[in-house]
Amino acid sequence: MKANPIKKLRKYGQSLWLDHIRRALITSGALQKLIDEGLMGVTSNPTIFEKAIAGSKDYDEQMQLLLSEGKGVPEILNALTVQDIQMAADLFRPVYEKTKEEDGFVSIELDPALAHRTEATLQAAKNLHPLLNRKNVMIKVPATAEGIPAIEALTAEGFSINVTLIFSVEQYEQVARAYIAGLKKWVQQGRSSESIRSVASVFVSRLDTVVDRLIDERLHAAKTASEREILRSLLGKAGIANAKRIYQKFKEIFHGPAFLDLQKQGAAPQRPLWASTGTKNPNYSDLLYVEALIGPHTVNTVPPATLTAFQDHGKVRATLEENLEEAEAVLETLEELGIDLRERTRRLQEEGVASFSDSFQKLTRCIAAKRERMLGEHEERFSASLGHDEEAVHARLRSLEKEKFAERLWTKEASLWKSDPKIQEKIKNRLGWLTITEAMLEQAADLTAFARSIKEAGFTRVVLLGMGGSSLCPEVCRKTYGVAPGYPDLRVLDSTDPATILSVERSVNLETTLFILASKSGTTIEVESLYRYFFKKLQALRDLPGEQFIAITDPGTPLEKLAQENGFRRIFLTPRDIGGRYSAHTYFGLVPLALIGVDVAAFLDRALEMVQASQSCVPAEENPGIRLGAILGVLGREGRDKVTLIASPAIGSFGYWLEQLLAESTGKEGRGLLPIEGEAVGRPEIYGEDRLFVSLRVASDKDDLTDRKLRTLQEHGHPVVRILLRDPLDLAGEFFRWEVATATAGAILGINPFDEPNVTESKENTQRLLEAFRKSGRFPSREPILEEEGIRLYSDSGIAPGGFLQEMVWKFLGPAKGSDYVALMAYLERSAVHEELLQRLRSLIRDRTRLAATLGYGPRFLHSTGQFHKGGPDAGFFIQITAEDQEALPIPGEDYGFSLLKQSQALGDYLSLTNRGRRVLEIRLGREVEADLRKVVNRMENRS
Ligand SMILES: O=P(O)(O)OC[C@H]1O[C@](O)(CO)[C@@H](O)[C@@H]1O
Ligand SMILES: O=C[C@H](O)[C@H](O)COP(=O)(O)O
Repeated sequence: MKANPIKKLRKYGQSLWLDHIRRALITSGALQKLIDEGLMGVTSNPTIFEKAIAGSKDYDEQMQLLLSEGKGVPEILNALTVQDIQMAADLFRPVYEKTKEEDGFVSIELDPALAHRTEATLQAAKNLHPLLNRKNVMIKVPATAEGIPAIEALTAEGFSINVTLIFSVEQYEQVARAYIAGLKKWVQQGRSSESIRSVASVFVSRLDTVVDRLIDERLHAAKTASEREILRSLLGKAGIANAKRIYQKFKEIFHGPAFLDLQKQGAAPQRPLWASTGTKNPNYSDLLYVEALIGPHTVNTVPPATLTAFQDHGKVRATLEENLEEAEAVLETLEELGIDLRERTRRLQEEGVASFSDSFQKLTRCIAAKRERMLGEHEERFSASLGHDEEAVHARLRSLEKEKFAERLWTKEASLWKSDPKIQEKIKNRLGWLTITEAMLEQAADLTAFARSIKEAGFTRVVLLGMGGSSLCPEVCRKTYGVAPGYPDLRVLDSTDPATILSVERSVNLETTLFILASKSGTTIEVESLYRYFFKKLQALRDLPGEQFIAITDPGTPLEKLAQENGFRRIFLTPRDIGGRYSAHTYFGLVPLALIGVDVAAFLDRALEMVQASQSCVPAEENPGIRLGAILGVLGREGRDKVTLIASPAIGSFGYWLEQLLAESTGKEGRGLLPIEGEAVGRPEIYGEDRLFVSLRVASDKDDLTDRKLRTLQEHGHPVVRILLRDPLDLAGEFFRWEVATATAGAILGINPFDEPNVTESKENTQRLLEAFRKSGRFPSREPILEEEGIRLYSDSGIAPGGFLQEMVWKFLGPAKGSDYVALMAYLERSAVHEELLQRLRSLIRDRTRLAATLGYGPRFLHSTGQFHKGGPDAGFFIQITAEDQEALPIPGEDYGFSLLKQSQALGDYLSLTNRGRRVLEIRLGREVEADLRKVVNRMENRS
């Protein structure tokens, strides 16, 4: 059996506490299970409660009761939090007793608004204590100038205090002295000090966040390689070095004469508690602030993700007093570099108070809003009418509950999807998205500052060069949130189509445009080619063109190297264990979001509500993503595999992102869910039995007509899921809900939702074609099956010859049946006119054949639905629409241009599909693209 690292910690004199609380954690038995595994206590803070209460339904029942008793917001807030603390304290009571009152504590923080008021703090603590009515509870008081006397006074009255928000050795020393002074007063009254306990919460990771930012600034300005090397060696070191210094001070005080008398009388030292020990920089080890701080008489309080990681791969060794000289050297070097730690830690404390205060106010507002909602009429946030599949979905949810799906998802058990250990290893390395949101919140201030600096530097436009998961979330966010006043506008360029590239180029002023190169792999051909094109343009305009580029990529990719070598303005490195389509809450989504002036912290806060609502302690039936995933998976298996998204106007583009997530994640091994996005809602008769409708509506987007249509579909036996968003910011949470849902549906379908095995086929074909072109100067020749007024049709799918263009197309679609689908794949500019014509064609096909029809633009869709086309069920009829480009547009450093690249991509995909025996028809338009497309559509509609 695997050794239990939590229990091992105890042998080294350290207690592990959990920095988290919520009702379901207690009622589900999850907390008890952790106690059985060696957990020794719990800490809470206003942010934790805010997430628990705002982001879950855990408290709804108690709230209803309190409302029926006529309680107001402050009373409700008090009642909910006090009950959580009491329930948790009762679970920890045996630990408290077993450890002779040393451990088994649950901490609760006072209202942060009191942080600078000594008397009010005293009063609040005295009021709260009897309400809590438990011995093993600690009240948290901040180590502010006004908090210190309160700590002394409260200790002098026999209270057990958790001193919070300590950042520096100076603050720590004052806290320790206040505790001792308080204890002395207590003892002088003839009382026994044995039952008083205290911990001093030293915030570790937050110091790194601030110091790393300052180091980054210096790195940017550094002139020499050796300067850079010194600076890099300091990254991620300050927090631990500072904690080690504080620990030495602890020993000096509590093992020295100052405490000796009290100790003789049985008083307990105030243990340092390492707080803020969740890793904030996703590129650092997930156990950085646990494994390096192990030593006697200490506590470490960790958030759930860190606890899970520690249970999984935690290594225990006495580390707290290792390399002390090195730690001192780090702190001294920082000072020498002008990083004033005293000043920084003072500010950190102020910011800490402010941010807890902010959470407290949000919590109050959230309770007020919930109260309003409960008292008034309200629409349900999620509902599903599933007809005769209803019971099957519930049965699946019951079995997911029994199999502990949620718990295993959060502990990243790859066996949920595949049994092959090699695949499991890969899956395990693809689940970082589950826990990234909270860590990114820590980067919000930095992103906001960066965005401000870009705005102030005079940039008027941002052009993002990226494909699929590296570009779709930013595109959705730009369309949903617009651009804040004064911030640069964002365009996403995810095409090799020369007309599209030129239209973007012409719409911006190159001199004031910032380019983002976004690529997880750092090897994507479209991104690289576009970079070369624009870099060359800028080289002609200015010195140091790299100043107009930033990169978002994984550590160690060719793109990181390129960015370093070419002096990019900034490089954002993202964690390796998050695949592109699951990266909305990483830098891939957040950097562009910040640049257009969206409040990143507010966005992540909303996302965190959904993360909270999806935790493992929430039953499957109520777990938003799991519930949706069960519907998708069960109905998909029943043949309702066309997930038809109906998004209200305010969030109309969400489907761009969702399309990739669902199609690329599930479309493999001959199975999958096909998202149908951007399709107008039709009458029930035009749909086959293969549809599941999902309506996503923002509350303010009232639309009676669509509502009526949905109801009619429902009455005709079509399953309909309805999701209501309070406002567009809720989209932040939807990204997460759908990620969990996709992972859940993937498990039900028995596929690995985190790879894209068939995408490479088309990429390889493209490379082969480009190679052949290099050698022979042309592509393999093909004979059209029809040529009509400059429009040519190609197919290898055995369409009987004869007839006009439209007849050939209908003949091609002739064999389609039941749950087949048609994919229109247009390698054209995504202009309004083309879109209108292609949508007409799409509707026509659907209405005539009752088949689901999708529309994608090449090469964009290759990084999205392209996986489903090749890896999903053999049910597709593929219509490629290509055209002769007006311009070739060179790619610097290559002997082919964009036009040729695009043609190779289209032909490469054509060959991948035909090689798999899938049915493909290419309609090649001439140079008059718009006129030719119109001609095709009119012919199909029998208009001419
Ligand atoms: O971020 P990258 O590595 O450039 O990849 C872009 C997209 O291409 C794909 O790998 C498919 O080709 C997607 O999964 C991904 O989102
Ligand atoms: O008591 C501990 C604090 O609430 C907590 O560790 C703060 O951590 P954070 O920096 O992750 O918010």
